[in-house]
Amino acid sequence: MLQTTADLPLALYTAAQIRELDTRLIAAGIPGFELMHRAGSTAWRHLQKRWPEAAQMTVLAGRGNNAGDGFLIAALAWRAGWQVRVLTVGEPYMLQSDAALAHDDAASIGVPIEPWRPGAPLQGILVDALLGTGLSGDVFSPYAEAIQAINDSGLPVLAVDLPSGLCANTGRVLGKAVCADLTVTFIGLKLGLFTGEGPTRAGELIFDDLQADSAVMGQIAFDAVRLTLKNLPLLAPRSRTAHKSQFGRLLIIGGDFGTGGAALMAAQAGLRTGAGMVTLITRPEHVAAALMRQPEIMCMGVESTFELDSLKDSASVLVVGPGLGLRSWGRSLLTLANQCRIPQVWDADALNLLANGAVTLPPDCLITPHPGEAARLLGCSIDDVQNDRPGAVHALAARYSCVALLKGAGTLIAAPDGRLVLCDRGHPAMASAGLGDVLAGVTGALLAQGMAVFDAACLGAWLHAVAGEHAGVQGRGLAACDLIPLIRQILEEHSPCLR
Ligand SMILES: NC(=O)C1=CN([C@@H]2O[C@H](COP(=O)(O)OP(=O)(O)OC[C@H]3O[C@@H](n4cnc5c(N)ncnc54)[C@H](O)[C@@H]3O)[C@@H](O)[C@H]2O)[C@@H](O)CC1
Ligand SMILES: Nc1ncnc2c1ncn2[C@@H]1O[C@H](COP(=O)(O)OP(=O)(O)O)[C@@H](O)[C@H]1O
Ligand SMILES: [K+]
Repeated sequence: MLQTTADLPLALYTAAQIRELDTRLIAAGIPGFELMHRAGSTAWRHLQKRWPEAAQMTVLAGRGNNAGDGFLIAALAWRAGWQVRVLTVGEPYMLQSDAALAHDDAASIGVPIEPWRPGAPLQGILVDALLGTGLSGDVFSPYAEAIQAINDSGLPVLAVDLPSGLCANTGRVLGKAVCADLTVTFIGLKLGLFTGEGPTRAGELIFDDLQADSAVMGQIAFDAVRLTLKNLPLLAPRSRTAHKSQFGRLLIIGGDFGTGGAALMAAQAGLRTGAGMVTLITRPEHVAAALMRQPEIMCMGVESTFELDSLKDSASVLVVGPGLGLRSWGRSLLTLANQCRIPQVWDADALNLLANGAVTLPPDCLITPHPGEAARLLGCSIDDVQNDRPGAVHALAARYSCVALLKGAGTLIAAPDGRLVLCDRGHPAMASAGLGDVLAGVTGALLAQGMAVFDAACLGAWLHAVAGEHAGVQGRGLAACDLIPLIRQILEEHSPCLR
């Protein structure tokens, strides 16, 4: 079952911001050791809740404050009568300040503490207290081997603050990272738990602010914001005298030979998300099928851009790219789009042509690349994009002076002014062809109804992902069109047409 994250806070921090928060909280009067006790107690409480039958635990402790949390969890479990063992990775004499105090607390009540050795037996619930926000660079030996041993054990794993080896900023696996069943994270949410490999490595995510003072929290900038019902941009209700020309003329351009469905799905999604009028410009071969499927869409088959000049002038928003192809037909249509000075969504092959340098992007655009398209646009590899999705989406927004929406689990939306929003909704059943075309049509329709580009990207991503969760309940085999009626229903639920 997918976890719901509705109750989690909105702000997402980097490791450096969390360290700054720790420092300020301590300066404001909460001793670091007290914070560590709160962290240990909350992790222990959630561990018992998740595994109520368990009575045995092995703590793998590193040598920073993350290990300190681990020693305190071990002490709590020992006092509760559990069979407990702490295995230290790195030398315990290197422990400092609060972590050293925590070690001494556990040792003083008799908790067995011994060095981890390759092949050391692991038993019961594993508590991963190796590395937290202090990790820098790829995990080195013997931590890498200890992480591998945790992952190979097949035992249940609770990660303290972060799965060890996961980059708190990007969700990148730094060489090796723990695969946890439950992560209890403290003080502030780390962006890396929600993007890249974060959602896979963290398992169920629990957050505890350790009663941090909200005034102190307010002093620290955060890196990104999670999109939830609390901050979701919405459409205004319509007046009773509404008429279609108030809700935009959405023009969809795409559908070369063999990919006519992509443009049609974008057009259908645009219609069902409330655009006043939708026109589809596609290959003549696709017109009959489009009209059969959705007669409300004005469908024009064109061989060349020659006859389109007047049409482009009457459109208020343009979506270009779904199924556009890379041939001369698509290139000439994209050149036409490039000359329009209206808000535009560029997707799919429009982005591949943009990456080729065949065209430039007009102002006021939203681009919606998946990681492959993003890599082409940035001239890097897909791994580079996925290893630092926040960096990639910021780079796209800056390089193309546009709003950039980077698709894939943990969709990110960035603006050239540095804003960064994360949509953590969605479902793995959405990993199927055509879903992106639907998203392009949805965002186009929101723009057509007057939303600002950044807001349309946020609401579009959210509606699409939540619809994906609903459809995903039925499992694999999700067809992109399944999402369209759900998107309409979810939009109405949160943004009713009539007040
Ligand atoms: N007062 C505080 O600062 C609090 C900290 N807390 C815990 O403390 C953690 C942060 O503690 P620290 O800043 O001590 O950092 P960590 O405990 O994450 O780790 C730092 C240690 O890891 C080692 N290390 C760094 N990069 C490595 C690599 N690539 N491979 C192997 N070892 C590496 C370093 O030698 C350093 O000793 C948080 O994640 C959280 O669990 C909580 O107890 C709450 C309060
Ligand atoms: N595992 C997942 N979790 C959440 N969303 C996903 C997941 N896989 C795919 N998606 C979403 O599905 C859509 C797929 O779009 P895209 O890759 O462009 O497909 P296509 O090009 O075939 O239309 C994107 O919005 C993406 O964010
Ligand atoms: K950890």
